[in-house]
Amino acid sequence: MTGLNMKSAEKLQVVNYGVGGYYRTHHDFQPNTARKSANGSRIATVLIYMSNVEQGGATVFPLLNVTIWPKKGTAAVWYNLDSYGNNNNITLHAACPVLLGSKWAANKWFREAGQEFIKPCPLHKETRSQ
Ligand SMILES: O=C(O)CCC(=O)C(=O)O
Ligand SMILES: [Fe+2]
Repeated sequence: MTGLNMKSAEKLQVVNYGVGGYYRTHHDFQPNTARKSANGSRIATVLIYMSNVEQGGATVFPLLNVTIWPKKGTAAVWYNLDSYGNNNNITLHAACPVLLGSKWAANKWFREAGQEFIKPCPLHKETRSQ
């Protein structure tokens, strides 16, 4: 799906939110103080929606003005780091409270290790691509 190396990825994390369940705004990348953690920081996130939600439960990116409504069998993919490995702060996101129903989702977090040749760091700023 992403073409990224899965060897360094974290185990799939399944989450369930009941009514009122939410996740405050956050970034998925590691704080700079913890960048030396195993396999580096979380380069990308794949968020798989495993259920529909009757009301509420959207994933929102307030700095991008993007709202994603959970739909069973769909997934959202985004890069938490830019091509240089810097934190991409605009990926700030949150899970809005579930108002009615239940939300099942699964997170796959890809780490930096092993992505060097798949997503190489550009040598010059001019050649930067995302
Ligand atoms: O469930 C969501 O919509 C977002 C979950 C999330 O951001 C996370 O688990 O890191
Ligand atoms: Fe997240």
